Amino acid sequence: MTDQRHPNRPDPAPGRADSGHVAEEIAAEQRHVDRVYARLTVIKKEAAASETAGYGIARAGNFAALVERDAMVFHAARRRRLLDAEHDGLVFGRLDLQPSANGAADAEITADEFEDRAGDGVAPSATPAGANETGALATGGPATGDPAAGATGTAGEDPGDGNADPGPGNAASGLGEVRYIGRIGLRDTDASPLVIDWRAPAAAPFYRATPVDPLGVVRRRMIQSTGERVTGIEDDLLDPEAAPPGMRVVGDGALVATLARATGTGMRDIVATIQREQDEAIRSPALGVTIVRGGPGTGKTAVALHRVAYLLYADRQRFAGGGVLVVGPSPVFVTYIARVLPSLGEDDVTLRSLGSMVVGTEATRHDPDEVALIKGSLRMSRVLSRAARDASPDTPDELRLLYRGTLLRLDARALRGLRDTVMSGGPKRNAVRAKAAGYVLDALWRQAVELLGAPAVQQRPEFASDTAERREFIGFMRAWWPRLRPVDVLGWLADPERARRYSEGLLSNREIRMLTRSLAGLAADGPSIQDVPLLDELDELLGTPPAPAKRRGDPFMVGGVREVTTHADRVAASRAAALERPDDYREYAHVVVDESQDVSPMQWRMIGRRAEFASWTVVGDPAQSAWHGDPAEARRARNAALGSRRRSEYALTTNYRNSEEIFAVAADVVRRAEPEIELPTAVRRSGVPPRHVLTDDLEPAVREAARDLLAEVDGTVGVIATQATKDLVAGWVAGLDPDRLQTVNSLESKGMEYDGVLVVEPAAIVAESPSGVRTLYVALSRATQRLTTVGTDESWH
Ligand SMILES: Nc1ncnc2c1ncn2[C@@H]1O[C@H](COP(=O)(O)OP(=O)(O)OP(=O)(O)O)[C@@H](O)[C@H]1O
Repeated sequence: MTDQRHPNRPDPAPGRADSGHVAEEIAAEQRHVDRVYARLTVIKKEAAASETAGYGIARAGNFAALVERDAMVFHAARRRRLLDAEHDGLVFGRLDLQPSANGAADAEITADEFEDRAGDGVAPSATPAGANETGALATGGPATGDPAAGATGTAGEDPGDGNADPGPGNAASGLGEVRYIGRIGLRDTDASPLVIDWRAPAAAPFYRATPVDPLGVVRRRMIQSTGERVTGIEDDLLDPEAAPPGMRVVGDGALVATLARATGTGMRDIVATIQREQDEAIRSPALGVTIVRGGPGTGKTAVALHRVAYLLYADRQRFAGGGVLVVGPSPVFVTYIARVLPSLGEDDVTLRSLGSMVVGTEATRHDPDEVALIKGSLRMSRVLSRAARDASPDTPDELRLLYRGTLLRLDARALRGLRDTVMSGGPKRNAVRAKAAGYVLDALWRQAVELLGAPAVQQRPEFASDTAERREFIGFMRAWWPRLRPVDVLGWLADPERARRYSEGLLSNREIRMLTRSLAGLAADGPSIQDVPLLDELDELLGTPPAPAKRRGDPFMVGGVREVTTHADRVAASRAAALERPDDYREYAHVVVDESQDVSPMQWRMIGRRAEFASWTVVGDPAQSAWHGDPAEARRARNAALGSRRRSEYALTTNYRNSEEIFAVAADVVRRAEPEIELPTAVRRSGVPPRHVLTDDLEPAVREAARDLLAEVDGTVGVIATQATKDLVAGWVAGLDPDRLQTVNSLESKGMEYDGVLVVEPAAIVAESPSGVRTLYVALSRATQRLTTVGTDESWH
């Protein structure tokens, strides 16, 4: 038996149900769930019918009818998408409130909330008119309890045997309102809520109530389902004194039961088991900066993603309109979290790894630690701004042009003077090409007048337009003021002479050498993750040359044949095209930064450029940091990005991922580096201690340990190696259940989770970088169930 402790859990209360009663309770909940699905089917049909009706209006033909039709089709289509989303476990919670808690203030929806949401297919409880337009989607107010639910016994008549819930607000029996909580809100035919959306204010007590502060909740029930079938229930009796006689309490540990389940290849949503401290961070004010800290496995990523879903619900116009950007450390991580938001019904969120923030780059390679430190430092912004102003390598040192038989000539000094004049005031170089050409034409004209006399020379405008079209002049401009791409200028730093010039007074000789050597491979290897913010910086400094207009495909061409379309189809298509954001979009309404402890100063600048008008959610854990540059500089860069926005800070304290045994190993390691560190508490004990294998021959030992882990766990297995040996180790375990096993390097393991983890040569992970101990701490805290280490050296332990 595992030791199961729930952070919000009271001591076992009287009234715990035996197995026969559990089956009755499940059957009662099943009846409510059946009603919900039946209602969902009806609403879906209505949604489809209203979409069809919308199309029908067009036949009336006049303009007002077309506008009405567009609006109707738009809303109906959105509602249908929402209803069609994945509805596994549609209803997952139930609250039994005290009679006095009926109509609690937070169950009411305000007029403003209605205004905000009505257009989004979510109707308020208090406004039946809203339900007409958008169907039966509920955000607040009491859920209609199934009068039959709990009819297995009669409260009061049959204490200890009956479920004490005869329905909502049954004052006669001394019972309070019942609210069902689910993934979406649904309303019954009489507009009373059948299920309340988890993000609605009325659902908040489901996450926030504790025995100390029950918020009017007597019993919180988690309903587990497979598809439409209720498979289990788990209760927390939060206010035993307020519990009516006969109220049943079932199960022991909804959260722990959930945590014990095997992990799939992607992260899953935690909507049914969000804990109070997490809920506070999720519902933190929409504006300003929300900072969430906590140790490994405390749910920081989960909180950040659920917060995105919450924000989209609370103010869809602002956040869906402006867009939400989620930045994670690696593509492996982005793939891992990609499913969470769609499972919450939100699929219009931009997820990016730090290596793919710049259009057209998909960097996955990390630079060696020392180089990463240089490239991440704010000093690079000054190095790059010098480079961005410099002449390109094959700049011509003179311009010769024959005009009416006379040679006009601008020498290197004259050209340098012109360049300095154009660049004074720090314009973006690519943006002032035309201006530079104008200065050259001016200088040539003045020279022509000087040499030939004014009467023999055309007027300035004619001279300029004729000369500008001459092949020699065009060729000269291409060489003297080329359109520069960021990658061209970054490549200049591979030249030691240039690198020295740009870095003077900023980087040491050793740093310059390392930088030069690293960038020598830029053309062949492509940019590293640490090069990406440098490219972004250069993009900003150079200005983007105007791109040729994108040809948009005709959305109505199918297999070369144009479909017959209606006015509404065309309006909908152009609306969708207008909503499509450009690749280099920078005006997000909300930006989430995960694993923020690893974001370098230059990366903060890159993210900040996309968040000028955004509110932020920043999550991280300083103890897991791989960034060990100047802390004052890192703080400065972060503060500059976040600006003066108001900050709200939250700390998460419970580790939901690791078993206690596994986390003890990780904790020991990090405590050696930071004896004073405050660590989270792991909530599960598995009874299985981690295994440490000492060997002389790594390869067979690694293969065998990986095979054992695959046999021991049902879900995923992560093999974590050093950055230098990842490919080698991946070769050792090649062919072992590729659907369940993934090999990553220590940096790629950030944010990841596996059921079984094999850490290969932990001592080498420690030795690989000055922050190696923290990186090993990360690697050792990735497993939910089994941890094995294999190494030739025990010194880390
Ligand atoms: N309230 C919860 N109910 C169920 N599972 C939870 C809850 N909170 C967190 N978890 C689970 O715990 C695991 C860790 O969560 P998450 O990855 O968000 O933690 P983290 O703080 O970002 O971790 P790290 O810093 O180690 O990357 C995930 O599997 C997540 O689903």
